Amino acid sequence: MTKYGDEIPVSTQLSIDSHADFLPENKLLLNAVGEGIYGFDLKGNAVFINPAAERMTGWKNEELLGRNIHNSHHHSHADGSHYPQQDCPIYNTLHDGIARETSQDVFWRKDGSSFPVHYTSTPVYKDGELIGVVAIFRDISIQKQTEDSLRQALEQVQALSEKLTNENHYLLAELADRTGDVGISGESQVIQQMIRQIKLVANTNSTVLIYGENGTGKELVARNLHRLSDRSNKPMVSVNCAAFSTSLLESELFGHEKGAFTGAFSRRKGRFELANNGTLFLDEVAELSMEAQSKLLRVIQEQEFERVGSSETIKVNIRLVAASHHDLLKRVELGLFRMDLYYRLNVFPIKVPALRERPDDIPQLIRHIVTELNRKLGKKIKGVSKQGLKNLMAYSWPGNVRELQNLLERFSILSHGPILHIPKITPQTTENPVKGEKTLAQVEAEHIKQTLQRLSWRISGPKGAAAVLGLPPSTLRSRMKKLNVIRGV
Ligand SMILES: Nc1ncnc2c1ncn2[C@@H]1O[C@H](COP(=O)(O)OP(=O)(O)OP(=O)(O)O)[C@@H](O)[C@H]1O
Repeated sequence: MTKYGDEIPVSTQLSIDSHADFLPENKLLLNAVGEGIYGFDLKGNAVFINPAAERMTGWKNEELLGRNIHNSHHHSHADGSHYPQQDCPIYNTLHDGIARETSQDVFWRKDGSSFPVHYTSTPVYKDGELIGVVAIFRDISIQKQTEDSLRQALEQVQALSEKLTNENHYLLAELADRTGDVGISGESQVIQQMIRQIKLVANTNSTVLIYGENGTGKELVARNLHRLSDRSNKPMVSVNCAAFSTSLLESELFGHEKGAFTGAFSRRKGRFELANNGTLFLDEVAELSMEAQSKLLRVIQEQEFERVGSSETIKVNIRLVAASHHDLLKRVELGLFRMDLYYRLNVFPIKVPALRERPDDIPQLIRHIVTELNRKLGKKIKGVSKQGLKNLMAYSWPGNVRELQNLLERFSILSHGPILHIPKITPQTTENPVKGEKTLAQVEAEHIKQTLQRLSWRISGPKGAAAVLGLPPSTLRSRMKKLNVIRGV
């Protein structure tokens, strides 16, 4: 839109022969159409008004003919502010002979009410000389109402979906609490030492950094830290830092104001605000860009931030728990992670041991996982055969507890009896429980892995595997997690 409305092609200019009364030949036709039509002379005075225009505006022909229509019922904008005639598209067509079109104005009825209009102002030429303008308009109240309700519905859906995502996570954790899923299985010294650390630090406000390989139970530890803290009746809000681009992550963490960027239809709270008085869990924290790291540092230091597109400072009270499967200190040495942020996060580090460091925990983990699986699959599996257990304990579990869960799930689905007979495991056999047959999940996992290997394990960006596979990076990451696709295995 230009200041005066969108200009439209010159070919739409009208050229007529009669002069003084410049539309008489078409009068019958113009009187019959549903659109309102005004004819203006060069002074901007009405010389023609059709019945549809009368019906829409309430102004009678005789009340407007020979008078300046802009002053009569186009004098103000929708918000009531004065609408200078020089800004009006019709006035400008009268002066430069260029056709225009707009849907941004309202016309005022005789009774003082207004309605949104779409109108074109078309110059009228006679013998190549501009003699007036024809304005054709229609009431677009219904169209605008539909647009408004669609926009409102979309905003509501977005707000609800955001709320549901948070509630869902919270409820799942609650449910997990009730079903005992947050219980950390393991009697090994390393796990018992870790549980002691959790209990010690849970009820403080100290920031905790959880580190360990993928699938070891870092999120489980975070949930327990929250559950055992005096913030447990407030939300624990999780953010997977690897799932968002830098710009999206910023609005995800800090929220945004309506119109802060394209697609920001409404004001939205960020995760920091949603986690107020509760716990914010930053998973995969090593994936934060340097820019995001600086912003995070400020929030940790000052517990305050601004929404994207706002200058208002928001204060929050949050307990921060971060997790990473990377060695963060190594990333600091490589210049990929800010040292000051590292020290801010590493206030109380908790290491979650890899499963191969604690094979003695495998029997207890199997009992725990089989109970969960029986509930999930409606089965009555009692356990694993003696030889099966030996085989499980002899394996190195690069995908840790998650890999054990996945393997037990596959064998439970395939098993017809109450005891799972699990053969000797190699990285291949974990994925291949039925000889010669590949499940859909296996084929998917292989394809994802091959693509990642080909692209040097780059996930996001135009040259990343997500783009090649046609998936959002967050979806690819969750598929990798689910299918236990791990680098270097
Ligand atoms: N000690 C444990 N006892 C019972 N279940 C466990 C234990 N450790 C992990 N799990 C289960 O293993 C699965 C993976 O754990 P979780 O998602 O917490 O791992 P993670 O380290 O956060 O993984 P990633 O780094 O890939 O995000 C979960 O279903 C979790 O409940």
